[in-house]
Amino acid sequence: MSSCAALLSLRGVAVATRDGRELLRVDALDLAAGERVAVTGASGSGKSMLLRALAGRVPAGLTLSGERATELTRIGIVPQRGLDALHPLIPLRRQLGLVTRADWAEVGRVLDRVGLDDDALQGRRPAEMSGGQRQRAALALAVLTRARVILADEPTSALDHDTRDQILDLLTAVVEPEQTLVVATHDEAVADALATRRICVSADRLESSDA
Ligand SMILES: Nc1ncnc2c1ncn2[C@@H]1O[C@H](COP(=O)(O)OP(=O)(O)OP(=O)(O)O)[C@@H](O)[C@H]1O
Repeated sequence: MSSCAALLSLRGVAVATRDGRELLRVDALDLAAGERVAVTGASGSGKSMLLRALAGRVPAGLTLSGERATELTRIGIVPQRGLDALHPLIPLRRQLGLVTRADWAEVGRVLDRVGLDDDALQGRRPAEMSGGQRQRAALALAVLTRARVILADEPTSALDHDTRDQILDLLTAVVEPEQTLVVATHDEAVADALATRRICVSADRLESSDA
């Protein structure tokens, strides 16, 4: 793929500790519009680091070097724990409106689409929601940002199989065809269900293939 068609490109990117230990190296990676990318690999291989490198932000104490090229100003992030994307104490519908500046009706529509269609639930604080409900809320937030790239880090890892399948269905239904979705997962069923392209992280390196 040529980099001029890419929404986001990484070239010679490394995530490392401050004392120089490399946790991830990406020689070249391009994301195009509408791709559905599954990032797989063993625990600790660097899947989350790859998502962080794509987002352009690494945790305190780590460094990100190399070239990250994109014109995007917003990237949607669905974290492993939904609560990491949300304020625990601000009622959900109000919070999503405040954060994304979407109007009340639009927030309501997206919450309906992710299955949080109950008025009482929409008025509840995320701290008082279940793990699956928080995941749905985090997905609604990512959708409402209208970001052209959505990064989801193990969005189904804490969920039982039924809820996992529901979140997967939601991801496929809610993400627009031209939006790019990158999902880190160690669950082959999730990768099979979603991906048009796979990236396997192994010993901090990437191997790519079409799904
Ligand atoms: N803040 C940090 N400081 C130092 N090393 C870290 C830090 N965060 C993660 N690591 C290390 O970086 C490597 C990659 O971690 P990463 O979280 O990307 O793995 P992962 O593939 O997402 O794992 P999992 O499937 O268990 O979530 C691991 O060896 C991990 O121990």
